[in-house]
Amino acid sequence: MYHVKEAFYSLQGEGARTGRASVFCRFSGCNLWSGREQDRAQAACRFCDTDFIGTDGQHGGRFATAEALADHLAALWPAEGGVATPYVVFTGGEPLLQLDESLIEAMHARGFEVAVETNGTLPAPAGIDWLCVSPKAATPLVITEGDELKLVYPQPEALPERFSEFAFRHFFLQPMDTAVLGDDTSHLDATLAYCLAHPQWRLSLQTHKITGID
Ligand SMILES: C[S@@+](CC[C@H](N)C(=O)[O-])C[C@H]1O[C@@H](n2cnc3c(N)ncnc32)[C@H](O)[C@@H]1O
Ligand SMILES: Nc1nc2[nH]cc(C(=O)O)c2c(=O)[nH]1
Ligand code: SF4
Ligand SMILES: [Mg+2]
Repeated sequence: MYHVKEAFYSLQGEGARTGRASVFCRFSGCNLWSGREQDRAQAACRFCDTDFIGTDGQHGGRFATAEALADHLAALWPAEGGVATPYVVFTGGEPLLQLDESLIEAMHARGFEVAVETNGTLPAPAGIDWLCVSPKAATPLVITEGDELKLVYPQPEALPERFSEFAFRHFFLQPMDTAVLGDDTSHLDATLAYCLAHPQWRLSLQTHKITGID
Protein backbone atom coordinates (compact mmCIF):
# COMPACT_ATOMS: atom_id res chain seq x y z
CA MET A 1 0.00 0.00 0.00
CA TYR A 2 1.34 3.44 -0.95
CA HIS A 3 0.41 6.40 1.26
CA VAL A 4 0.31 9.72 -0.58
CA LYS A 5 -0.20 13.02 1.23
CA GLU A 6 -0.91 14.96 -1.97
CA ALA A 7 -0.25 14.97 -5.70
CA PHE A 8 -0.32 17.98 -7.98
CA TYR A 9 0.82 19.38 -11.29
CA SER A 10 3.22 22.35 -11.06
CA LEU A 11 6.64 23.58 -12.13
CA GLN A 12 9.75 22.23 -10.45
CA GLY A 13 10.69 25.07 -8.12
CA GLU A 14 14.22 24.09 -7.12
CA GLY A 15 17.57 22.95 -8.44
CA ALA A 16 18.88 22.26 -11.93
CA ARG A 17 15.45 21.51 -13.38
CA THR A 18 13.76 24.62 -12.06
CA GLY A 19 10.86 25.63 -14.27
CA ARG A 20 10.17 22.18 -15.70
CA ALA A 21 6.56 21.04 -15.76
CA SER A 22 6.20 18.22 -13.25
CA VAL A 23 3.66 16.01 -11.56
CA PHE A 24 4.57 15.95 -7.86
CA CYS A 25 3.81 12.92 -5.71
CA ARG A 26 4.27 13.74 -2.05
CA PHE A 27 4.47 10.51 -0.06
CA SER A 28 3.36 10.51 3.57
CA GLY A 29 5.89 10.04 6.39
CA CYS A 30 9.58 10.63 6.94
CA ASN A 31 12.38 8.81 8.76
CA LEU A 32 13.93 12.05 10.08
CA TRP A 33 10.87 13.71 11.67
CA SER A 34 7.42 12.56 12.75
CA GLY A 35 5.92 15.67 11.17
CA ARG A 36 4.43 16.76 14.52
CA GLU A 37 5.43 20.22 15.76
CA GLN A 38 5.97 18.94 19.31
CA ASP A 39 8.68 16.59 18.01
CA ARG A 40 10.49 19.12 15.79
CA ALA A 41 13.12 20.25 18.34
CA GLN A 42 14.22 16.62 18.94
CA ALA A 43 14.11 15.53 15.30
CA ALA A 44 17.12 14.65 13.14
CA CYS A 45 15.80 17.18 10.59
CA ARG A 46 14.44 20.33 12.24
CA PHE A 47 13.71 22.90 9.53
CA CYS A 48 11.24 21.04 7.33
CA ASP A 49 8.83 23.32 5.46
CA THR A 50 6.37 20.57 4.54
CA ASP A 51 3.23 18.92 5.92
CA PHE A 52 3.53 15.24 5.05
CA ILE A 53 1.25 13.65 7.66
CA GLY A 54 -1.68 11.57 6.47
CA THR A 55 -3.29 11.21 3.06
CA ASP A 56 -5.76 14.10 3.18
CA GLY A 57 -4.18 16.58 0.74
CA GLN A 58 -5.25 17.35 -2.85
CA HIS A 59 -5.28 14.12 -4.89
CA GLY A 60 -3.88 12.29 -1.86
CA GLY A 61 -4.92 8.83 -0.77
CA ARG A 62 -3.98 5.20 -0.27
CA PHE A 63 -3.12 3.14 -3.32
CA ALA A 64 -3.02 -0.66 -3.22
CA THR A 65 -0.86 -1.17 -6.30
CA ALA A 66 1.82 0.54 -8.34
CA GLU A 67 -0.49 0.44 -11.36
CA ALA A 68 -3.26 2.27 -9.49
CA LEU A 69 -0.93 5.01 -8.23
CA ALA A 70 0.72 5.36 -11.64
CA ASP A 71 -2.68 5.79 -13.32
CA HIS A 72 -3.62 8.40 -10.72
CA LEU A 73 -0.38 10.39 -11.27
CA ALA A 74 -0.38 10.08 -15.06
CA ALA A 75 -3.88 11.58 -15.14
CA LEU A 76 -2.45 14.82 -13.66
CA TRP A 77 -0.24 15.40 -16.72
CA PRO A 78 -1.98 17.74 -19.21
CA ALA A 79 -3.65 15.95 -22.09
CA GLU A 80 -2.26 18.56 -24.50
CA GLY A 81 1.29 17.92 -23.34
CA GLY A 82 2.75 18.20 -26.83
CA VAL A 83 6.27 16.89 -27.32
CA ALA A 84 7.41 17.48 -23.72
CA THR A 85 8.45 14.31 -21.91
CA PRO A 86 6.09 13.77 -18.99
CA TYR A 87 7.92 14.18 -15.70
CA VAL A 88 7.08 12.98 -12.20
CA VAL A 89 8.88 14.11 -9.03
CA PHE A 90 8.59 11.76 -6.08
CA THR A 91 9.03 13.66 -2.85
CA GLY A 92 7.55 13.70 0.64
CA GLY A 93 8.13 13.21 3.42
CA GLU A 94 10.84 10.76 2.48
CA PRO A 95 9.99 9.06 -0.82
CA LEU A 96 12.54 6.26 -0.46
CA LEU A 97 10.46 4.80 2.38
CA GLN A 98 7.85 3.85 -0.25
CA LEU A 99 9.10 4.25 -3.82
CA ASP A 100 9.98 0.89 -5.37
CA GLU A 101 10.97 -0.51 -8.75
CA SER A 102 7.40 -1.49 -9.62
CA LEU A 103 6.20 2.09 -9.32
CA ILE A 104 9.17 3.43 -11.30
CA GLU A 105 8.50 0.86 -14.02
CA ALA A 106 4.81 1.72 -14.03
CA MET A 107 5.65 5.42 -14.56
CA HIS A 108 8.16 4.57 -17.31
CA ALA A 109 5.46 2.46 -18.99
CA ARG A 110 3.30 5.60 -19.06
CA GLY A 111 6.08 7.59 -20.76
CA PHE A 112 7.30 9.46 -17.65
CA GLU A 113 10.80 10.39 -16.67
CA VAL A 114 11.19 9.78 -12.92
CA ALA A 115 12.82 12.22 -10.51
CA VAL A 116 13.30 11.84 -6.76
CA GLU A 117 13.93 14.31 -3.94
CA THR A 118 15.53 12.44 -1.04
CA ASN A 119 17.39 13.08 2.21
CA GLY A 120 19.90 10.44 1.08
CA THR A 121 19.74 8.23 4.19
CA LEU A 122 18.03 5.25 2.54
CA PRO A 123 19.08 3.17 -0.48
CA ALA A 124 17.46 4.06 -3.80
CA PRO A 125 15.68 1.55 -6.05
CA ALA A 126 16.96 1.05 -9.61
CA GLY A 127 15.56 3.03 -12.53
CA ILE A 128 15.48 6.61 -11.21
CA ASP A 129 16.23 9.10 -14.01
CA TRP A 130 17.04 12.16 -11.89
CA LEU A 131 18.21 11.84 -8.30
CA CYS A 132 18.40 14.88 -6.03
CA VAL A 133 19.97 14.33 -2.60
CA SER A 134 19.52 16.89 0.16
CA PRO A 135 21.65 16.00 3.21
CA LYS A 136 20.34 16.74 6.69
CA ALA A 137 22.45 17.77 9.71
CA ALA A 138 24.47 14.91 11.17
CA THR A 139 22.55 12.09 9.46
CA PRO A 140 24.67 9.46 7.66
CA LEU A 141 24.35 9.57 3.86
CA VAL A 142 24.03 6.23 2.10
CA ILE A 143 23.63 7.87 -1.33
CA THR A 144 26.84 9.64 -2.31
CA GLU A 145 26.28 9.92 -6.05
CA GLY A 146 23.50 11.24 -8.20
CA ASP A 147 22.43 14.10 -10.44
CA GLU A 148 22.25 16.94 -7.96
CA LEU A 149 23.19 17.51 -4.37
CA LYS A 150 21.00 20.29 -2.99
CA LEU A 151 22.07 21.37 0.46
CA VAL A 152 19.87 23.61 2.57
CA TYR A 153 22.14 26.32 3.95
CA PRO A 154 23.34 27.01 6.56
CA GLN A 155 23.40 23.81 8.59
CA PRO A 156 26.25 23.87 11.15
CA GLU A 157 26.24 20.06 11.27
CA ALA A 158 26.24 19.70 7.46
CA LEU A 159 28.84 22.00 5.98
CA PRO A 160 29.19 22.05 2.18
CA GLU A 161 32.84 20.93 2.47
CA ARG A 162 31.64 17.53 3.68
CA PHE A 163 29.95 16.84 0.32
CA SER A 164 32.05 18.65 -2.27
CA GLU A 165 34.00 15.52 -3.29
CA PHE A 166 30.91 13.37 -3.84
CA ALA A 167 29.96 12.24 -7.36
CA PHE A 168 27.12 14.61 -8.28
CA ARG A 169 26.70 16.48 -11.53
CA HIS A 170 25.45 19.65 -9.82
CA PHE A 171 26.01 21.15 -6.38
CA PHE A 172 23.38 23.59 -5.10
CA LEU A 173 22.94 25.59 -1.94
CA GLN A 174 19.36 26.50 -1.08
CA PRO A 175 18.79 29.18 1.58
CA MET A 176 17.00 27.78 4.61
CA ASP A 177 13.45 29.12 4.83
CA THR A 178 12.75 29.61 8.52
CA ALA A 179 9.29 31.16 8.14
CA VAL A 180 7.74 27.84 9.12
CA LEU A 181 9.71 28.09 12.40
CA GLY A 182 8.21 31.52 13.08
CA ASP A 183 11.57 33.15 12.31
CA ASP A 184 11.97 35.87 9.67
CA THR A 185 15.78 35.67 9.40
CA SER A 186 16.91 35.57 5.78
CA HIS A 187 19.69 33.14 4.92
CA LEU A 188 20.00 34.47 1.39
CA ASP A 189 23.03 36.70 1.98
CA ALA A 190 25.06 33.92 3.61
CA THR A 191 24.15 31.57 0.75
CA LEU A 192 25.14 34.13 -1.89
CA ALA A 193 28.45 34.72 -0.12
CA TYR A 194 29.25 31.01 -0.01
CA CYS A 195 28.47 30.50 -3.70
CA LEU A 196 30.57 33.51 -4.68
CA ALA A 197 33.52 32.24 -2.64
CA HIS A 198 33.12 28.59 -3.78
CA PRO A 199 32.16 28.48 -7.48
CA GLN A 200 31.51 24.73 -7.37
CA TRP A 201 28.24 25.63 -5.64
CA ARG A 202 25.25 27.18 -7.41
CA LEU A 203 22.32 29.05 -5.92
CA SER A 204 18.94 27.30 -5.76
CA LEU A 205 15.97 29.46 -4.85
CA GLN A 206 12.59 27.96 -4.00
CA THR A 207 10.94 29.69 -6.94
CA HIS A 208 7.49 28.23 -6.26
CA LYS A 209 7.46 30.24 -3.02
CA ILE A 210 8.47 33.40 -4.90
CA THR A 211 5.84 32.91 -7.59
CA GLY A 212 3.14 31.53 -5.31
CA ILE A 213 2.52 28.33 -7.24
CA ASP A 214 2.21 24.87 -5.55
C1 LIG B 1 10.36 18.54 2.06
S1 LIG B 1 11.78 17.77 1.37
C2 LIG B 1 11.16 16.16 0.90
C3 LIG B 1 12.18 15.23 0.28
C4 LIG B 1 13.23 14.65 1.22
N1 LIG B 1 12.69 14.24 2.47
C5 LIG B 1 14.35 15.62 1.43
O1 LIG B 1 14.49 16.14 2.53
O2 LIG B 1 15.10 15.85 0.45
C6 LIG B 1 11.95 18.59 -0.25
C7 LIG B 1 13.08 19.59 -0.37
O3 LIG B 1 12.78 20.71 0.43
C8 LIG B 1 13.95 21.11 1.11
N2 LIG B 1 13.57 21.86 2.29
C9 LIG B 1 12.85 21.39 3.34
N3 LIG B 1 12.65 22.36 4.25
C10 LIG B 1 13.26 23.46 3.76
C11 LIG B 1 13.42 24.80 4.26
N4 LIG B 1 12.90 25.16 5.45
N5 LIG B 1 14.10 25.68 3.50
C12 LIG B 1 14.62 25.31 2.31
N6 LIG B 1 14.50 24.07 1.79
C13 LIG B 1 13.84 23.16 2.51
C14 LIG B 1 14.62 19.78 1.40
O4 LIG B 1 15.97 19.90 1.77
C15 LIG B 1 14.44 19.05 0.10
O5 LIG B 1 15.44 19.42 -0.82
N1 LIG C 1 6.96 23.68 -7.19
C1 LIG C 1 7.54 22.88 -6.29
N2 LIG C 1 8.79 22.45 -6.51
C2 LIG C 1 9.32 21.60 -5.60
N3 LIG C 1 10.54 21.02 -5.66
C3 LIG C 1 10.68 20.21 -4.60
C4 LIG C 1 9.52 20.29 -3.83
C5 LIG C 1 9.32 19.42 -2.65
O1 LIG C 1 8.57 19.78 -1.74
O2 LIG C 1 9.94 18.37 -2.62
C6 LIG C 1 8.66 21.17 -4.46
C7 LIG C 1 7.34 21.68 -4.22
O3 LIG C 1 6.67 21.40 -3.22
N4 LIG C 1 6.83 22.51 -5.17
S1 SF4 D 1 14.04 14.83 5.58
FE1 SF4 D 1 12.84 15.98 4.09
S2 SF4 D 1 10.67 15.51 4.53
FE2 SF4 D 1 11.91 14.72 6.23
S3 SF4 D 1 11.74 16.31 7.74
FE3 SF4 D 1 13.61 16.74 6.56
S4 SF4 D 1 13.02 18.08 4.84
FE4 SF4 D 1 11.15 17.27 5.77
MG1 LIG E 1 8.58 21.79 -0.92
